[in-house]
Amino acid sequence: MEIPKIDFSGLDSTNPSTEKWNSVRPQVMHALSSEGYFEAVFPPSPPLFGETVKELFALPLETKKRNYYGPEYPFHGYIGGLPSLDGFESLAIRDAPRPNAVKMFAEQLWPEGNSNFCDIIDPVAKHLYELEKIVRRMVLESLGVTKYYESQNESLWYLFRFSEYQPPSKEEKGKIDKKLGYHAHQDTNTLSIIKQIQTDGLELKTRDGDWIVITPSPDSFIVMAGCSLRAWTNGRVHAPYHRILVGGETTRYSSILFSVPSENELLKAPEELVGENNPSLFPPFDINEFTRFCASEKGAKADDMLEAFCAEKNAKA
Ligand SMILES: O=C(O)CCC(=O)C(=O)O
Ligand SMILES: [Fe+2]
Repeated sequence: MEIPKIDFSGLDSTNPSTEKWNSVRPQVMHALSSEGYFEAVFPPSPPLFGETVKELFALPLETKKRNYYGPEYPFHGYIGGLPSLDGFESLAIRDAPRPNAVKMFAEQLWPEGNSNFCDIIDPVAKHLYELEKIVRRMVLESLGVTKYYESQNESLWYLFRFSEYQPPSKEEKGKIDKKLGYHAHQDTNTLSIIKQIQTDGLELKTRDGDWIVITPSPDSFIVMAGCSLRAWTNGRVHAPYHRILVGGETTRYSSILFSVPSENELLKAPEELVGENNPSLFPPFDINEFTRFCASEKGAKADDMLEAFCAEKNAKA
């Protein structure tokens, strides 16, 4: 099974009235409203990016653990050693597209700084940020609510995550074909832009319940909607389930840029997207409260995390 492939080359989020823009926009909206994902071709492919990400994970554990943003934010920095995901490790740069964020991350890991790392990672963070803005602007335009684009730009923040997933060990080889890198989930945030570095492993679930294995390609990224965009659009976009399964012998690396709603305001659909013919599907909610629900046992068991969360919220109200 194939996923839609959309060519973004040459597009610019600040120049949205070109012929190409107008032809790409309906493809984006169609893909996000039907299955919630697509492959975006958006060159140039970042040189040395993969090697640089791999080198991060070769650092000593104590060094990686310095990627920490405080006790309130355990999932913003280093993650590793999870009992149920023993082959998974991850590091993240908060606010990566903003000036100096990559530099500050580099200083967490290398006290003397690492300009080489910054020179490679910084342009990729900005490139993905640009793609996120193009996609989001197209969604808002398609729904007739472009007027919220600038204020959304101001309130969203970004997390740039790098992950490593081990293949099955020698002992596991006889028993399992593929090792679970990350269990099936929906993203809680707005949009996620994934770069699989050489090795596959990402699987996306269709609305019909089939899993599609996504093959990496140097010039392209996978764009996927999360539950926050689903809620903000009052259900016009779908937030797909996805998981990571790693077979073979090769360790898998990926990077993901997440756009995330501000924790300082309640998430709710704009009034234009709610009305007599479009009843409100989700009550206004706090993104941190939702994320905590998703991480809880109840949330993990839910067939649909956003619906389960909202049902619980409505029941309490
Ligand atoms: O590593 C990937 O390709 C995606 C991982 C993922 O789904 C996530 O971190 O939310
Ligand atoms: Fe995810």
